[in-house]
Amino acid sequence: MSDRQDQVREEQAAVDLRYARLDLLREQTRARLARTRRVGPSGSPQNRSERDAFATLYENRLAQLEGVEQRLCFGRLDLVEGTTRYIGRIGLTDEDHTSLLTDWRAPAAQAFYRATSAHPDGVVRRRQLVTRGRTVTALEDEVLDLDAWSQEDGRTSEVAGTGALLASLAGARTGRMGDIVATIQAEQDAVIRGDLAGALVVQGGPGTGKTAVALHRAAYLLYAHRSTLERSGVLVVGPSRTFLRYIDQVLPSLGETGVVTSTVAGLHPGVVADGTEDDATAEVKGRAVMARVVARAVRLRQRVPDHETSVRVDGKVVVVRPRDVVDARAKARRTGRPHNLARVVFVREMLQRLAEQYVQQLGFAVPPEDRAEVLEELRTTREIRIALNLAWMPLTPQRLVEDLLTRPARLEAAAPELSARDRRLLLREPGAPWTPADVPLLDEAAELLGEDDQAERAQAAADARRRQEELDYARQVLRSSGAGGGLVSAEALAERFASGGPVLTTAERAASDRTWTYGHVVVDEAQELSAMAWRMLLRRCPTRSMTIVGDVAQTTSGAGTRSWAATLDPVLRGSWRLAELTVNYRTPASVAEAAQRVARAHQLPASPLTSARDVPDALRVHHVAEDAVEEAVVAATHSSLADLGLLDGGDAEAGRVAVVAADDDVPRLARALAASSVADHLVPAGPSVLDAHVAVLTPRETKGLEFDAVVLVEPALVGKASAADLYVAMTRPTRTLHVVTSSALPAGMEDDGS
Ligand SMILES: Nc1ncnc2c1ncn2[C@@H]1O[C@H](COP(=O)(O)OP(=O)(O)OP(=O)(O)O)[C@@H](O)[C@H]1O
Repeated sequence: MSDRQDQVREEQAAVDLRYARLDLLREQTRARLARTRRVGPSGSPQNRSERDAFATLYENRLAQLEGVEQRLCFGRLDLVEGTTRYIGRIGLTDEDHTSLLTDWRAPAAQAFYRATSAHPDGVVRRRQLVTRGRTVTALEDEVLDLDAWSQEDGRTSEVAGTGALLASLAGARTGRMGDIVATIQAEQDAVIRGDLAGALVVQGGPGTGKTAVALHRAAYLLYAHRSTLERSGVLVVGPSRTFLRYIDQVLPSLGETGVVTSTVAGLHPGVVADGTEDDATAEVKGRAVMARVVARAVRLRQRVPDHETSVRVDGKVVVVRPRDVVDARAKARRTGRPHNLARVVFVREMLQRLAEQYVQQLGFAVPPEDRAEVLEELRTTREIRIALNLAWMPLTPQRLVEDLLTRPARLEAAAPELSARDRRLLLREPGAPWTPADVPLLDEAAELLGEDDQAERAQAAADARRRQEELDYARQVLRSSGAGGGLVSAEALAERFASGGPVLTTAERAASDRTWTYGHVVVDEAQELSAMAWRMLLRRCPTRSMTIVGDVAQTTSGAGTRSWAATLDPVLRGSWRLAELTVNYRTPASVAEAAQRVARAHQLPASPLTSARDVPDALRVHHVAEDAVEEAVVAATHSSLADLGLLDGGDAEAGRVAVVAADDDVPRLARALAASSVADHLVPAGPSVLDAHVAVLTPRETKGLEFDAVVLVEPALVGKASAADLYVAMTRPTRTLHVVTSSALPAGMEDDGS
């Protein structure tokens, strides 16, 4: 038997041992969960909530243990001192607490990603274990310290290391992003393990792993700062619901299930923003000046009447005078409280003044205890209520923004700094559905209006007292049960013990609370965010602990950014740091180079990019007559499916093709494909377009996604609408870019003659 086979066998035994431990832990957790559930709905409220808390704890632990099945153990370090260390998705120890597997996020695993021959960091050999299911199929060795290696072991070994990376890059796509935990590269690792504090901006060209890095960083931060982040939660913001589906398996595969993912539009609970609007309108709504416009709209709802209103109450006449409204309004505004809360002060002040008028007409002094009665009488008089409401109306955010955007006079008064054209763009039909760009306006309004939360505040004080008691109790429980396992803190357990109400996880509570502030926020495709969207996000992250990833050359929204400094300096006051990723892992070099040429020709601020690999014949240009475009698109799609081995039988899960065309062409092409030989491949096998082998998409819908092959239709038309759209579309394929064109190619995208 060869030396290599011996080594594979040795590693198989090591991997088997770790899976056996995983199986045992799963079994034990399942048994504990079943025991906890069997207790049934009896006992005191304290007992019940304790049982629910443990059930949640075991459910989370089980989800974690089940999420890490694939490539549980993927690496091994041989260290100078003669010991070995296995690296994997989670940490495992045996019964005696001896380490079996080091969590990839632990400091002891860092050398696996960072050590180089120049800086071996105590590592003699780094080994990648390539596995399929639970079977070790190959080993990839990198000897980092040749001196130490030859002294210690005379065996020969293949010095490789990039094989596992290249194999993972070449694999067919499934419509879901995978993790990169086994092959994180050094420049990516530095970003992933960067400090929690402050805002870290990661700029990088297409395919440099920004999304992957951002998600691995979320998992890393949860591991390294669990006690902080477990209670406050981590939020991941992505550009669309399709994108969120695309990434939804990455964090669970890294053993993290409690992260909230959302679009910006989804962050305002209770608002469904499924309306659409053109880019020009969204651009105006996203401008920073809209914060002033909304603030002015609120102030304009605190109005001084232009005449007096006399009201008869019990035979006396009280007068709502403009002068009193001016004084009461000034007093209410001086509190600095939001509109609906300051209104309480306004109303109280006005009622006092009206009571004064009333009492004076009685002709005798009213004792203080009777004065309350007078105030109540006045407060409940309909005409007075109407007069006070007209002066200071309680408002919901929806009402304020709806009024602002449907009434030209109100808009003109609130937005004098906008041009007549911009104001026209903002106007909408009454009752029209909310759009994504409306949501930051609603959120701004909610902030300025506030809610009348007196009852809630009293409840919060009572809750705080009770929580302290529960916290003490939870500490005792953790001490006596040893159940924490690093996954849950006493504080988190206490939260779950809190009686009254279902047992909600941090993620569930955070997602349903507009005013929740997260411990860390990850923003992907951040270049698309408008100034108003940034304000909304920053309200949810007062600590400014953020990971912001994006590419200013891919900005397609009119409200987005072309310069991080221009966008972030005003909102983060200069306190952010920049990291750059420079290696493209997605697109074959020849396609990436064509995309870079196009970007330069269109003056996009494209980052320098080196490609990790090339694929022969990756860029294929098809010049056709205008009336032959559809046929050529079908043929290119057909050939892509054939290349992926999806035509015969065609039931393989993996393999994704996108047909990308200008917005107006998409319906026509979808029809042509539906009537062609590839029709069966257009039908999604699941709830998302990503579940079909072939998807027909606009360039914007492909944002952040990737496909094995892309059929790009009429690039000149795509580029005319937006050069960034063209750049995005060109950089989506992992293998082949078919370009179907009936006119001259856009500048930079030279025909390679094929
Ligand atoms: N270290 C790595 N090992 C294996 N695959 C990697 C690695 N880094 C990135 N990739 C892969 O490269 C592809 C592109 O990554 P990702 O989508 O994160 O890039 P991006 O920078 O966000 O791209 P874009 O800006 O175009 O959206 C993904 O398939 C990802 O899994």
